[in-house]
Amino acid sequence: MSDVLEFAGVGVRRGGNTLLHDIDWSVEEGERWVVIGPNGAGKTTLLQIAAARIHPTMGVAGILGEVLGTVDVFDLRPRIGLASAALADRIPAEEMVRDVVVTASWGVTGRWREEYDEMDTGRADELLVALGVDHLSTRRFSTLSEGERKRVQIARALMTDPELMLLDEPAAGLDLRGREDLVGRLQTLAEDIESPAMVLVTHHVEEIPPGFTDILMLRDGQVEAAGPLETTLTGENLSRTFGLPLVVDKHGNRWAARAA
Ligand SMILES: Nc1ncnc2c1ncn2[C@@H]1O[C@H](COP(=O)(O)OP(=O)(O)OP(=O)(O)O)[C@@H](O)[C@H]1O
Repeated sequence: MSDVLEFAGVGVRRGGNTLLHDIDWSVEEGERWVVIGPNGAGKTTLLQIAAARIHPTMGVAGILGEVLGTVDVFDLRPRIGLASAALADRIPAEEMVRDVVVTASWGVTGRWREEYDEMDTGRADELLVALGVDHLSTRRFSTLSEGERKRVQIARALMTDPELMLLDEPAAGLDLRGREDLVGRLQTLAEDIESPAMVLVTHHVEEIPPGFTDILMLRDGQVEAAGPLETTLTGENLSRTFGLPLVVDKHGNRWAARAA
């Protein structure tokens, strides 16, 4: 079994709809995957399985050496860092930025009566520095810009020193400066051999940070193509995935796509 993710024949059905069908996918330690596909392709559903938030209705999902369904998900979840809009929506508006990060060590959103020691608060402060948001640590989360929120969420996802980091559309809603700042920070993380395995969901090849290694292309709940970025992210594969003729270019270490 792969160290990080090993999906075999994974499928999800909800109310008569097939959200994912027959997904085979392996993620090894050190790999950084992009998951790309059009709206409704099943990307978030796939990430929810990888995050041990939902179970597949078919197939076997191996996560960090455990098989989903045979393991206590409350043991598994702290080993996985997740940054997603759904999780951000659960953060109370009044929550202080430092608490948004530190509460990840208990797997909760919204600080209440949990006890945090100096190691926890020290780590949260270090991560806020690393993501360039330490000057905001005593601000309320609701007062941050979208770009600042995304960086705080990434700091939170790293709080438990996870073995797998999942990022669901981290650049959504950012302006060009915010996107480029985030891509640079994710590049730094991706290129650090100490970083966990990473999976990043996006709609846009322009958002792929340098240092990412592989890509999974999803359409209608099925894998169109999967493999190393350099050989898999082709105009042909992207055209099939999005259902329109596209050309893909690489400028330096960044990707771009447009209609053919
Ligand atoms: N509980 C549910 N019951 C029925 N259909 C659902 C359910 N949850 C999601 N879906 C459908 O499953 C499909 C895949 O959803 P998912 O959110 O995984 O796609 P996505 O690729 O992340 O899309 P987007 O890019 O728009 O965020 C969508 O068509 C969605 O409407």
